[in-house]
Amino acid sequence: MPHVLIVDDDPATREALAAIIGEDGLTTATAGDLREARIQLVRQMPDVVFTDLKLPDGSGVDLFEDLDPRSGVEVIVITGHATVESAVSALKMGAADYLVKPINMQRVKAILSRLPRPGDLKAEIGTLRGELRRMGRFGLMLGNSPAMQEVYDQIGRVAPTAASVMLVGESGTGKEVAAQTVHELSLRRKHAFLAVNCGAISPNLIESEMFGHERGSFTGADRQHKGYFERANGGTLFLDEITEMPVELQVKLLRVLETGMFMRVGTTKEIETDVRVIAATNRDPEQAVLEGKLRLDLYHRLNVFPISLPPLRERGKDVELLAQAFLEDLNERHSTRKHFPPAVKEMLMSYPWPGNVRELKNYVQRAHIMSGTDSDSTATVPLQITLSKPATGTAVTIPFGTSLAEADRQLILATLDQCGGVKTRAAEILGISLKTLYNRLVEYGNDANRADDADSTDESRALGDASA
Ligand SMILES: Nc1ncnc2c1ncn2[C@@H]1O[C@H](COP(=O)(O)OP(=O)(O)OP(=O)(O)O)[C@@H](O)[C@H]1O
Repeated sequence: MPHVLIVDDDPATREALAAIIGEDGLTTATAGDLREARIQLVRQMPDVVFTDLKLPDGSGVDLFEDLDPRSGVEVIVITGHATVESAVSALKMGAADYLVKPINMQRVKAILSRLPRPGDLKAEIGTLRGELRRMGRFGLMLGNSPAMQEVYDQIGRVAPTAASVMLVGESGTGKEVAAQTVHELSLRRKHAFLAVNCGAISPNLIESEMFGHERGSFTGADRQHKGYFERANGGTLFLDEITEMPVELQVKLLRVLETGMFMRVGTTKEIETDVRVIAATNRDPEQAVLEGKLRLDLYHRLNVFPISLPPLRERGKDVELLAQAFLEDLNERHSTRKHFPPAVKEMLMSYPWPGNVRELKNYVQRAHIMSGTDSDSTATVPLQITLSKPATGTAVTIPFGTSLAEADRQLILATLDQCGGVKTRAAEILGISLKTLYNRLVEYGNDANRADDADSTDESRALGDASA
């Protein structure tokens, strides 16, 4: 039976917490200060500690010193509104979550329902480490170079906690797979993992996409819409390209992260949500703060646990391992038995991979397709791909009734065609950044692949630069 220790100098808070935790069938002990708490720790080591940060004889975080980090005891800190900053630093020190006073009992219930059964996730992370040694993969992520081992180590540490994560890395380095891995190794994995590309949503729609809207709240809002924060309740929200989110909206995002409350567009009714946010960017976030693209307070709140994804060119032999895995996957799907000729292997290792893992994956796919059906070896497709796409027509006709998103899509793809697939030129004509164009193409799925076929090394490099 899990045992919970409640430490708070306010008897009413202690009683209320003990009552709600008791309802869940857990045993409780209470303490009014650090001294009493330490006595309770000796009497019975709890599975969870709820502790106020401000205690008469010190800070709740002082209790970390009395807990063995390997024991798996979860600490939830309780704080007043004004001291959210200290709750964030408690998260950095290893607290699993925090509650803001007045305590919302629904949130206590949500925390209790997510508590690990003894050793569950830790055992699983241990198994993944074993798999990494044998097969060079960590869950969804392939590669066992020292640079990636460091990433897995950080993921393994942060995944079971409630901390926000900030993923930084060039385009195509695997930020989304890393976010998914964090989700899969967290207690939220039975709930949704939703990925949102902030750079791919039009600035006019992003607020309603995030928080939802009520019917009639703006022209075109013909029915109620649930936003990402509502749909991801209990789960994880991956906010890619966070620096592309309009700054006004970043204020609202910060508020949700601090209070767990938000409002749909067109209402004043607060809705509660319990979502873990993982943000990502391919820019230098501190530079983005200096440029005014990312609010400093939001950056601090998101950057509780930063993880940096190394570019593929710093992963040594992982290039070969990844290429091989992508080829095996294609072989399995198409019932082929292709392998890389030595010339391709050599080329793969000497190329700088500006587009990182995504570019490598696309390359393997091209080499597989180009080799035809008869050969057992992949084609030696050169890595410098030249562009030559004939232009088609000079106008786009968009009928009434077309949604804004679909009109965007048609215009973007037509412009790209018109530019013979040259993304830098298309982005210039459309008046958007190369990165945004690229994000849209990824969102459009097959069309993106078609466009990628026409990609040039220079463009990929420009993209790398844009992301730097
Ligand atoms: N370590 C990895 N193992 C296997 N596949 C990977 C790995 N890293 C990336 N990929 C694959 O590479 C592609 C790009 O990865 P992903 O979308 O996660 O990158 P990203 O950094 O989020 O890109 P962007 O910055 O453009 O959003 C995906 O198809 C993903 O499955």
